[in-house]
Parts: sequence; structure tokens; C-alpha cells
Amino acid sequence: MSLSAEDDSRLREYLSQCRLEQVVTIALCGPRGAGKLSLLRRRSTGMLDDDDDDQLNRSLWQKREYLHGAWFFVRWTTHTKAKETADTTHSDRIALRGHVAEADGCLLVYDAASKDSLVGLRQLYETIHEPLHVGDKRKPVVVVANKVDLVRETEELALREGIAFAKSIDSILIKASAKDAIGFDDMLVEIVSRVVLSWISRTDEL
Ligand SMILES: Nc1nc2c(ncn2[C@@H]2O[C@H](COP(=O)(O)OP(=O)(O)OP(=O)(O)O)[C@@H](O)[C@H]2O)c(=O)[nH]1
Repeated sequence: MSLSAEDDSRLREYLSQCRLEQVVTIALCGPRGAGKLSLLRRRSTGMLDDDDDDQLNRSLWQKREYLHGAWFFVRWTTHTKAKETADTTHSDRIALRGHVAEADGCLLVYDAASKDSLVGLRQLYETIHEPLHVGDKRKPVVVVANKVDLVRETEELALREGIAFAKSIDSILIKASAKDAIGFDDMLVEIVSRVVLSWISRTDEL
């Protein structure tokens, strides 16, 4: 994980004083087909694709997680639930902004084997700029390059550009593959840690 030793100890100290389970809501945002649902599904059911109705499958969307010596109740949301809805429709953008506004943090997922997917993610980031900000502070964000199993060494451009994008928005990139079950734990720990640190900063400011 990318936390400094100082942040790590602040986080552990804060959590050691919390008696109750911490509820964290994370928005999974990203262009169509990036693998948002597959990442969640793979983690919960061990499957990549499934015919069951994922939207009704509560175990997919909320899960207890033990991180940094504390229990969290993690709720996931995503904006592209209606398969027939195109990315660019007005209602999709409204849904996307709504999810981001309600979330404590965001995972920005794109398909690491597709330059178009990264272009889509950049556009999406512009769309969520407003709900992502609370006053002059931005909610925690982590970029996830999914489908790294499809990236060959000779065509790593979308991955390298993804790292540059993550840096440009003051974030980090985590490599993941829902297919090979890689990266989910890392992205979970990273985003939840950043969310808790944002709570600590807010408390410190009061
Ligand atoms: N090779 C490979 N394929 C993947 C991976 N993750 C997802 N897929 C495939 O990519 C396709 C799209 O995955 P979804 O999980 O539906 O993507 P999504 O981002 O939820 O898509 P929308 O609902 O359209 O926004 C599916 O056919 C998955 O099987 C991965 O890590 N590697």
C-alpha cells in the first residue's frame, strides 16, 4: 500500500478508538465494459461472468471487511446498472454524479488494454468533478487499471498513460484483473485507508 508510515499509524490509532463498525460507501466509476461489476463479482462469488441478477444480489453490493485491525461495512455503488443505457446519456450522467455525491470515495476503473477506455475515464472524471469535491477538498480517489491479463508488454501504452493520469489527478494506480483475481484487495485497502484518513483530517480541522 502507498501510505506513509506516519499516515499508517494515524489511521491505526484512529481506528483503535472506534468502537463501532465503520460504514464506508465506495462508488465504482468507469467507462462501459471496464469490468466494474466483474471485479465485485469475482471477489464475492469467485466468478467473472454470471447469469444471476447481480443487481439484486445484496452480497455483491455490501460486505464486511476486516482492515487495519478494524471491521468495516463496505457498501459499493455503480452507475451503469442498466445495460441498455449508453454512457453518454443524460440519465447516466445524473446517476453517475449521484453515486459519487453519496460516496465516501471513488474507484476509477478502466480497461488497461484499451486506450479508448482511458479516454472515457478522463471524460468521466470531468463529469464527476463537482460531486467529487466537498468545499475545497476532493474525496479520495484511486485509479484501477483492470484487465491487466490482456496487456502484453509490447502494448502497454494505456497502462503507462493510466499511471500518468493517476499522477495528474494526485492519485495512484492499482493494477487489477477480475479474470485472474488480482488487485481487488489492494484497491480495497487503498481506497478505504484514504477515506479514513480524510475523516481524520476533517476531525483535525474542527
Ligand atoms: N480478460 C478480462 N476480461 C474481463 C476482466 N474484467 C471483466 N472482463 C470482461 O469484460 C466484460 C465487461 O465486464 P463488466 O464487469 O460487465 O464491465 P462493467 O464495467 O461493469 O460494464 P458496464 O456495466 O457496461 O458499465 C465482461 O465480458 C467481462 O467478462 C478482466 O480482468 N480480464
